[in-house]
Amino acid sequence: MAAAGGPDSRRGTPRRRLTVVSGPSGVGKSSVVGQLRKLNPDIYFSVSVTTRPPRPGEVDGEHYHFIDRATFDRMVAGGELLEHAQFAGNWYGTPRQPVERALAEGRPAVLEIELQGARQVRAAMPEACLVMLMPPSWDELVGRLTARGTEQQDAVEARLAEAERELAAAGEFDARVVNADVREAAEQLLDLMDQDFK
Ligand SMILES: Nc1ncnc2c1ncn2[C@@H]1O[C@H](COP(=O)(O)OP(=O)(O)OP(=O)(O)O)[C@@H](O)[C@H]1O
Ligand SMILES: Nc1nc2c(ncn2[C@@H]2O[C@H](COP(=O)(O)O)[C@@H](O)[C@H]2O)c(=O)[nH]1
Repeated sequence: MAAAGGPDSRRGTPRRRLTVVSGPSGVGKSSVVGQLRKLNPDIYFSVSVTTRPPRPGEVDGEHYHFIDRATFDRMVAGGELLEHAQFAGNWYGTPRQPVERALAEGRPAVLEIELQGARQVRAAMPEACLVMLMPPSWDELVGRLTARGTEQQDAVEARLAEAERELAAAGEFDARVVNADVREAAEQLLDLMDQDFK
């Protein structure tokens, strides 16, 4: 017999839906989404395009599609991006087609994007579930971003300025998850994906 709410609503196989994971830079979005990927390989995880140069260890097509500004502008003009935004000096966007294909196939999909993009998804797809990942404290956020060591000090400061704006918008989200522990935060995300609250 199917679980209450339909055959795809049991734990481990979330409902067909789009989930947006947002939150300040350094809060741990990639870490938590990476854990979510291990917990449920059936979920589609969007690979964004960006004009940001790759960090050491980042793989083109896996962490991002690294593209130049002219290509990015062409994609925007061609309507190829579900949402896009400039963040701390670089451009980012979600390729539309793979997300729409995954949802049409009944696969749940996850986007890991910043606040402006989350707002665009909210406007375009009101049924999407928007989750903000929160740091346990401001000092912990600063510590994580600094200790990651991927940005120069001026870029860290630009990201922290954005972080203040992002945290101030937490009330716009359907749910907030505090990332004190990566595994626990991923479990909470999976629980949210399994709820039918819209
Ligand atoms: N729960 C946690 N406890 C301690 N450290 C964590 C936790 N989650 C993530 N981190 C660490 O914090 C740093 C930032 O994490 P991560 O890169 O996943 O953040 P992010 O939100 O994806 O950042 P960005 O938006 O800049 O890409 C990393 O060094 C990561 O290992
Ligand atoms: N609006 C979008 N934001 C995105 C997208 N892909 C990533 N991001 C967010 O940008 C910042 C910075 O990322 P980083 O990899 O340079 O640290 C972070 O908040 C990401 O979540 C996207 O497609 N659209």
